[in-house]
Amino acid sequence: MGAQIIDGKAFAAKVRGQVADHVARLKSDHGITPGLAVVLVGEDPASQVYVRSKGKMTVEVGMNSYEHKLDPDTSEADLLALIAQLNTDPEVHGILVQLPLPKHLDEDLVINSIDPAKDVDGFHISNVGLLGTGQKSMVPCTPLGCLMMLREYHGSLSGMDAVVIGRSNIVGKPMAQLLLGDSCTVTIAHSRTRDLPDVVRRADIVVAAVGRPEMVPGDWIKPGATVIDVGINRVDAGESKTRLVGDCDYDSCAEVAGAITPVPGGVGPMTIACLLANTVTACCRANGVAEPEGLTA
Ligand SMILES: Nc1nc(=O)c2c([nH]1)NC[C@@H]1CN(c3ccc(C(=O)N[C@@H](CCC(=O)O)C(=O)O)cc3)C=[N+]21
Repeated sequence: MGAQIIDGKAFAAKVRGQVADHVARLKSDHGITPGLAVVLVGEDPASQVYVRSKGKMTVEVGMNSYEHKLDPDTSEADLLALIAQLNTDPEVHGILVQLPLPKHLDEDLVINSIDPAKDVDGFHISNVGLLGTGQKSMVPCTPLGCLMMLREYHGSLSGMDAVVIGRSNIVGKPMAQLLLGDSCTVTIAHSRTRDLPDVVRRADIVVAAVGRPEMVPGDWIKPGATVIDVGINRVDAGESKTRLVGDCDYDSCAEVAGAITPVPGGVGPMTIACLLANTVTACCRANGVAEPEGLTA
């Protein structure tokens, strides 16, 4: 077990502390309290847990939290009307619509109806385009959290070989953009990639974001490489219990890697910390206040 464990839980607590400092300053110097609205459609138990945890941490850092829980059969028109109202509400600086949405709702349409300046998930096409062209944008929380941990551990990422496994709009693609922005040589691998093990073996940085429990074994990892495990998979643990595992086989990867993020306690907590950071950033931009340093890409 040679790898250093990158403690996402501790790092996230530090980021939330920085966010809390900025929130306090916004209140005392400008009379502004950042506000985050979270919209949950339906009753998916996992989503309810995440939304509760986001609301709790939002309040802990001193921000206002607005939770909107809608029936699973909410019409698209009603959801769009709520978003339109949040878009114009001056107390709301960030809007997050929990994904996935029930199947009768058009996810792209809904996301693109959010004011890009309040799109703290960074999923709006306008933010995607800004990120892709290296312009100031709202950056998706999970990739931003991964980037922060990589920068903290390595300092500069310039010239490193990075392989991102997974090509989702939520993690894989924006992660690749951020790594490219930090001058990595970036490969995006996916289910059709030929010789995936060999592709991964070239990487100094491996970001696994496929959503398949423990699919990356240690013998795919170059000795000393840094492994960022984005997967959060709930698997059967016997005796009608479940446990969380990542996309990497932790024990075998930790034997070879130089550093690795655990699941739980790695990327997950950083995602929520970055959501709070994005909300402060959005609030500062909306009010012409200097935005916090080190909390954006
Ligand atoms: N619009 C939108 N934005 C999201 O950011 C978003 C979303 N929809 N839908 C669902 C996923 C999932 N997600 C997680 C965030 C934190 C943890 C987290 O903190 N996990 C803990 C463990 C939590 C547990 O024990 O279940 C950990 O990894 O240590 C997990 C999952 C954000 N998501």
